[in-house]
Amino acid sequence: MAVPICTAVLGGQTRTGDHSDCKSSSVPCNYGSIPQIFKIIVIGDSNVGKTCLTFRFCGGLFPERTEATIGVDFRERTVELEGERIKLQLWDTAGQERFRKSMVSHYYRNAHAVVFVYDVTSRPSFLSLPSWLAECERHLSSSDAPRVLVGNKCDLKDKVEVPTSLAQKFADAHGMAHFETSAKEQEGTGDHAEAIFLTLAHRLRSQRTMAMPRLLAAQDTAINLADDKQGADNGSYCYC
Ligand SMILES: Nc1nc2c(ncn2[C@@H]2O[C@H](COP(=O)(O)OP(=O)(O)OP(=O)(O)O)[C@@H](O)[C@H]2O)c(=O)[nH]1
Ligand SMILES: [Mg+2]
Repeated sequence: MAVPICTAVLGGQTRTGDHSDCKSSSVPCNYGSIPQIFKIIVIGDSNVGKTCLTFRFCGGLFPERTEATIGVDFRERTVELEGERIKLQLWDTAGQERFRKSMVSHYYRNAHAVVFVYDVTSRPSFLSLPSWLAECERHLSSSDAPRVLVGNKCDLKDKVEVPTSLAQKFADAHGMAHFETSAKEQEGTGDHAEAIFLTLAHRLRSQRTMAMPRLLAAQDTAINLADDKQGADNGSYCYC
């Protein structure tokens, strides 16, 4: 059974913790008014479509033009699952080594889930996956954080270089769910970006009890990020 988190004023002090205390003693708290936050990092080679996928999920549209991400962009969307508000904080990371090297530990810190993206029309982007997995192994502290493999650009049917069966085999070997999608097309090209992130949200919600300490830490991270972002010019920022 998942344990909700809330903030309550107890003995004159603000306390964040397990909602069951407030529930049992009828202490007024803000449960339900603040959404739970899950940090999801999106990783993969440059040009595979990480920015488009996250933009699509958070903004609903396929961006007409994108530029290589520098450092990280972060996007958020609050969804409602079984009456509870869940905030998904997506970290759209840079694929190019020179734009990410000083950021790597920040990406993985307190992450609840990792989405690995490759481009179905680019075999090299698929062949890079073992090195992305190795980086994840080195930096991600939680062994139970869900990891998902996403093959993007399924709309380019004539250019596919990575067979579904090969990618599925790779995902199975590494205990990941596998999806194929297109950030560009709405329907008819496999799983919708919407469905992929919502599936992840359901999984994270059901794992929440075990993830409680990291969840609280991520809420702190989110607050710090919001402060940092106020000073940023264009919504992306870099720790270089
Ligand atoms: N046809 C097609 N093109 C896509 C799709 N997703 C992204 N693209 C295109 O692929 C290019 C790269 O997309 P981005 O989202 O910027 O790639 P990225 O992975 O964020 O790249 P970095 O920020 O450098 O790591 C852009 O020209 C997009 O328009 C898709 O599903 N279908
Ligand atoms: Mg990008």
